[in-house]
Amino acid sequence: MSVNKEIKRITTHTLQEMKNRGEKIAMLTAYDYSMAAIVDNAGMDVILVGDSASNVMAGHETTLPITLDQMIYHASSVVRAAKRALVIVDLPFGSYQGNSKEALSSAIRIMKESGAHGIKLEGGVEIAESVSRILTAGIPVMGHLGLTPQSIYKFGTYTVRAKEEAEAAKLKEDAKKLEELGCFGVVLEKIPAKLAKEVSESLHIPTIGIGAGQHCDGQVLVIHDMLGINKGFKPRFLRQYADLFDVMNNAIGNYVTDVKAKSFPSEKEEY
Ligand SMILES: Nc1nc(=O)c2c([nH]1)NC[C@@H]1CN(c3ccc(C(=O)N[C@@H](CCC(=O)O)C(=O)O)cc3)CN21
Ligand SMILES: CC(C)C(=O)C(=O)O
Ligand SMILES: [Mg+2]
Repeated sequence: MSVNKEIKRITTHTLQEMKNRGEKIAMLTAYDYSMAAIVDNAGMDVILVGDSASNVMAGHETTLPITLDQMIYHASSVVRAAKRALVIVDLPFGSYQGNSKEALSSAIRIMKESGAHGIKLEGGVEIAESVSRILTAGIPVMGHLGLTPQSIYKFGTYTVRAKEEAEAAKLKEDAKKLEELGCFGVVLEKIPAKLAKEVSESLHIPTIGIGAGQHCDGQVLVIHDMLGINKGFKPRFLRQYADLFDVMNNAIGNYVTDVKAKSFPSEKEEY
């Protein structure tokens, strides 16, 4: 590996400086050590240990089942691999909605037990008290607005959000509030590009988009989607950079064939 040990860690301040000078922020998910090592080595600014682990790691239909303990396991693995990237961890469903004290103790567990650099949670003004309390403890917080998958059963679909004026106005208020509270950034998921542009221009802190157009200050994707491992998932916002399902399927199929044909192992591969 060509990792330079002298390399400087990205911080939340680095992200703010990037926005100030108009440099886009690259963010991608990872959930385990080996994948995170590749992501970090490739020059990622931010690694998100997303609760999408519930989908792509555990095979659940939604992000709701994943637990705080499971998020900490994924996060600690990623932290051991990330030499340069800032590592942010999703607070999972049920670990912060109860009250601000519970939210703080969940955030503290993530910071203490995984070594991550900050947390992300879904919601706006409703969770202001929790955001504030976590920030008071010195933990960097990232917001997440628009399509918030932990509320999927409230909305019923994964369609684009804030198309109507009332919902757009609420999202702008929420974004302002998160900035005022002291969040270092906010994810905007599946909202019209025009709205994301307005929010990105009116906020001082960086916005990171997923399905929110090119005017966000950065972009985020789920790694299994962009590498083509998660084959069935092809929403319009996704750009697929590889076909790893096919690459891996071929390699594994060849191994099966070789074992059956008794061509593996060969004499060169035995003792
Ligand atoms: N693998 C994966 N990728 C993600 O981007 C992701 C997760 N999991 N889990 C948590 C959330 C859920 N996310 C989602 C889920 C669905 C769509 C989506 O566009 N789904 C449909 C369209 C649904 C509709 O329009 O009703 C699609 O086109 O596949 C987008 C983001 C984003 N996050
Ligand atoms: C899609 C991103 C923003 C996320 O929250 C996740 O991966 O869980
Ligand atoms: Mg998430």
